[in-house]
Parts: sequence; structure tokens; C-alpha cells
Amino acid sequence: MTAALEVEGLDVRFGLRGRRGGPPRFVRAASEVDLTLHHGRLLALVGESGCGKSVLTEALTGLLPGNAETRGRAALRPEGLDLLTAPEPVLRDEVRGRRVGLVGQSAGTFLTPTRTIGTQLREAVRLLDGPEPAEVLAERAGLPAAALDMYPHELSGGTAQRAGLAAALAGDPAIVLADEPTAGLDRPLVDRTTDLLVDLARDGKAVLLITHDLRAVRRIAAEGPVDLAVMYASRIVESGPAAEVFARPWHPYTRGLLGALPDEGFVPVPGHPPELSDLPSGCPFRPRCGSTACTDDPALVHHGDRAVACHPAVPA
Ligand SMILES: Nc1ncnc2c1ncn2[C@@H]1O[C@H](COP(=O)(O)OP(=O)(O)OP(=O)(O)O)[C@@H](O)[C@H]1O
Repeated sequence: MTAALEVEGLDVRFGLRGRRGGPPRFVRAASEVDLTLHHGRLLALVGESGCGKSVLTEALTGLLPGNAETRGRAALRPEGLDLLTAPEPVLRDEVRGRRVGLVGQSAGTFLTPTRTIGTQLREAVRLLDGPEPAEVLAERAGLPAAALDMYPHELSGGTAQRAGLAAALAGDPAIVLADEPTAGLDRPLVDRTTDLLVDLARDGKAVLLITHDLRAVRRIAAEGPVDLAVMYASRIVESGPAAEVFARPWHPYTRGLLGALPDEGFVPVPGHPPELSDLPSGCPFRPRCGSTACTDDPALVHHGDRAVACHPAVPA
């Protein structure tokens, strides 16, 4: 497997306005995050709302707000350009759209309302020196040819999402970051969109899919080149080939998320995640975990192609 992007020890924290004279306060939105996107594979990043998933894509595209501070490294391969420290003109002119494509939630809302989809796609191709005409991009994104002559308000939610995906592919980026691309879509459209993302991975792209929808990930994991990373309270707590993690989840939080699926018992994970502005020391999952064998060391440790931040959880 060839790495397209290697993230090591990524910390993102946001400064909060504290009481005058009081200690500085921070939200820790990403803590010591290690993850690698590989050409030809899709990495699904899952976790409860507010655990830091979107902040990761913002950090990787230079789109964090002004009160953010980052540490660590996010090296674009092969040459190693660090996305965390690259100057904004480099990110704007060489990275966003050309090497890293971004598909957001409600991607269609990024389209200009007064111009047809075809006009906007052709312009994106021209500006990004894209190798494929708008018609081919539309086909790859599953967008019907007739949609090219339509205006954004004439598209259904699913078609608008595919138009956004086509636009993200205009510069033929090797990496595609999709942040909740299936939010608000019905089940057949969720399946269609996730299948398209798996197809992009099969074509050699490195795809990051951020989602709440574990059921959708389980479906594509059954046959696709799919890895899974589970995030909890700003940390990656488990990762590995998705089919293996679904078959044998190690971390109690991953087991809890799977147990909350409708056909797996529908039992929510008890309790609530901690405030990211007041993270406990040691394992952040401890208050919600039934284990009595804790070592209180939450570092993510690799075991072959899997990794887990819960040492008692690893089978002997
Ligand atoms: N500019 C900011 N200042 C302070 N805190 C912020 C800022 N932006 C985000 N956060 C906090 O960072 C944390 C992570 O946010 P993020 O949007 O990445 O969560 P998420 O896992 O993507 O959630 P969701 O699935 O609901 O989108 C949240 O607690 C959020 O409130």
C-alpha cells in the first residue's frame, strides 16, 4: 500500500476567552492523532458528534479558524509537504482542489445559484487544469447528463450532492476528504454515495469518509478496500481494516457503537463523552467503560495492521 497522506501526532486546540486574570482555557479538538490515507483505500472515520472529526479535515486543508493552534505533522506524499505548516498561497494554489478534494455536507450549497451545473463544472476544470471534461466528471460522480443544464435549485438533495462530488474531482486530486457527505440523504442515496466513494478508492484515490453512519460503513466494509478509525474525545481509539474491526472490535467504545446499531441490539453507549475543554487525565472513556482491568494509559498501540488505545482489550 502506498501512502498518500501521513498524519502523525496531530494536536488541534482552540483558545477560549477565559476570565480576566484567569488561566488560559482551551478546547482540545484533536489529540495525538495518527492516521494514514493510502492510495486505493477508503478510511472511514466515525465517532459521536463533537469528537473532533471535522476539525481534522479543516486542519488538513488549512481551513481552521484563527483561534486554532496545531502541533504534529501531516505529510503529503511523495514529497512530504507538511499541510499543517504550508503557507496559505501554497495550500490555495497547489493543494486544495488539485491534490486534496473536499466534499462537504450539503455539497450542493457550495454551488452558485445563478449558473448551471455544467458551466460551474467546466469553470472548475479550467481553473484547476483538470484532465477530464465536465461530462466525464459527471459520469464518475453518478450525476445524470441532464443535470449539467440545470441550476442548483432544480436538483434533488442527492443529485446536488453528486454535483458537489463532481466539482471536488475537477482537479483530479489524489486525495478526497468527504465530511458527512451522506447527511440528510435517504438510505438508497446513502448507499449510492458511499459506493461512489469506494469506486474512487478502487480507481487509486485515497479517500477519507467522515460519518456518523456506522451502518453505511459496515455495508461497504464487507467487500470494499475499507479501513476504519474510531475517534473518541479528540483521540483515535481504534483503527484497522474495517471488516476485521466489525468482526472483532477491541475497544469497548467501538463495541458500544456497534451495539447501538438497530440490528445489533440498539443499546446506546451509556453516559456522555467528556467536555473537550475539560478532558480527564488518563483514558477519556473510563467513566463509561465497565472494565476493571484499566492501565490508565490511553496511547494508541499498533498490533499488526490494527491499533487500539485500550491495552486490556487486546486478545492474548
Ligand atoms: N472555533 C472553535 N472554537 C472553539 N471550539 C471549537 C471551534 N471549532 C470547533 N470547536 C469544538 O471542537 C470540537 C470538535 O468539533 P468537530 O466539528 O470537529 O466535531 P465533529 O466530530 O465533526 O462533530 P459533528 O459530527 O457534530 O460534526 C467540538 O467540541 C467543537 O465545539
